[in-house]
Amino acid sequence: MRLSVIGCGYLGAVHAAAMSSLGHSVVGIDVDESKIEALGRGAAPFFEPGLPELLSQEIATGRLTFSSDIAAAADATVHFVAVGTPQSADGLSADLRFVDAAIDALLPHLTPGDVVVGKSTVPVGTAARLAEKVSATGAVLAWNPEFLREGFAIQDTLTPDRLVYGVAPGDDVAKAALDEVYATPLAGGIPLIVTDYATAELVKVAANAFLATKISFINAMAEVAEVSGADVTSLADAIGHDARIGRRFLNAGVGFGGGCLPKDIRAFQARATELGVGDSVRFLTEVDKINLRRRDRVVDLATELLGGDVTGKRIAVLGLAFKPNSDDIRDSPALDITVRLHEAGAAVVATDPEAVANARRRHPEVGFGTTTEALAGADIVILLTEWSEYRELDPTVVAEATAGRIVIDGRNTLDAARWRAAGWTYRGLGRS
Ligand SMILES: NC(=O)C1=CN([C@@H]2O[C@H](COP(=O)(O)OP(=O)(O)OC[C@H]3O[C@@H](n4cnc5c(N)ncnc54)[C@H](O)[C@@H]3O)[C@@H](O)[C@H]2O)C=CC1
Ligand SMILES: O=C(O)[C@H]1O[C@H](OP(=O)(O)OP(=O)(O)OC[C@H]2O[C@@H](n3ccc(=O)[nH]c3=O)[C@H](O)[C@@H]2O)[C@H](O)[C@@H](O)[C@@H]1O
Repeated sequence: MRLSVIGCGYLGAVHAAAMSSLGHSVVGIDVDESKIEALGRGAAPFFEPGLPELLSQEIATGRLTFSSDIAAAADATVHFVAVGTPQSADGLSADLRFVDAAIDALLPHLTPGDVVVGKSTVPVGTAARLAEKVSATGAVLAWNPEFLREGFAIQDTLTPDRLVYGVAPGDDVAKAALDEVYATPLAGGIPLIVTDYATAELVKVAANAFLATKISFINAMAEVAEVSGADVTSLADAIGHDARIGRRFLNAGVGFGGGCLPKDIRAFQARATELGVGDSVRFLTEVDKINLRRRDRVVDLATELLGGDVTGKRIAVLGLAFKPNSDDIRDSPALDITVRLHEAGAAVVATDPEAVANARRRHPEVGFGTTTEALAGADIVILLTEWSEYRELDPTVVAEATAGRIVIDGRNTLDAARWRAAGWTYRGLGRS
């Protein structure tokens, strides 16, 4: 099939390459010419394991091309819209300007029978509104939300836990087209849910809201554990053995960040409020607050462990990305804490295997360096992103580089007993 993917940011670039690897002919389109130039020569504009290799492989087959001209979509029959839906200036609602602009630009290039497939995460009701514009051209609209995780994006796209199609009542054109697009994963037994627009839109935000709630639940337990001498990690293991609860997404620490969970729970509340059911998701305000309080906790703990004042203290920060295997610093708890420690007067040197360049662009005022530079002479070490290389650090070797022997494990990922045995004051979050 001939596909276009409009918006080649994180989601779109991965989707374009993955769809090409399924044998489709794909043109990726973006208004950002530098992104298109990079993608066109097989360079991913962000860090995602396996993506440069997949891009190069697919470009070499001739199936995958990139363009900054929306007219390149004209040859395709299925058009995925994967542009950003960032948080608006109000700090809550989703900004749909890019979705509207992409659809408006695409309309003149649609022909009857084409299928436009929304992949961006949007407030419920958006698809029904856009369907009117699209159907005026004789094309049809479907909504096919995406559940991929950064760091596992290719595997999640090719073998998702489930596929969801939101289609117009009685429309089997879009379903048939999507069945053909996803023929390979469907043949592999991936569950498929075909539903209406509103349900498809809500499935996506409900899934992210649930994941965010799970993380904030365990972080709330961490707060209680901290004042009662309990250990949240053992607690998570114990409740996680109950299959109804499950251990995944129960890692307490500095909380969730990234380009999606935080903005999606806020946009969900904004939309629910517009629909008159704000109270139904009011708990998400608390989920957000618990999450942000974890960042305060690290700043407070560092201050306490450094004798009540961080001014002039050398702080080694390990990790800047919002999670490992990513260079994404969007709403990163690690970067937020780093900046706050810097603003409080600490001499911070922060490091990350992949995210230093992005962090430095955003906050040139903060000190960044290699792991060796970060650790040299540090009074305290604060781990904020659980990259495996940090987990594997030898506390005895680290102690030779640092001035102090205090470590805050913001992700509860280090072997506490090993660090303590090497003479360190070890503090996790929610652990005594
Ligand atoms: N990043 C992720 O892991 C996931 C993201 N999503 C959703 O997918 C959507 C996109 O997210 P990201 O890829 O992270 O955003 P992003 O910000 O990385 O990429 C968006 C891209 O859209 C382009 N764009 C904006 N207006 C355009 C237009 N009129 N025509 C063509 N291109 C245009 C931008 O230049 C940018 O490259 C969001 O709604 C997000 O919530 C959903 C699941 C996973
Ligand atoms: O809509 C999206 O964009 C995506 O958002 C998340 O994916 P992602 O943001 O890539 O990252 P996650 O693995 O979900 O982690 C999110 C944040 O939660 C934190 N987290 C995760 C798990 C946990 O137990 N504890 C915890 O603090 C991570 O460190 C990270 O900051 C969802 O997991 C995806 O299903 C979804 O498609």
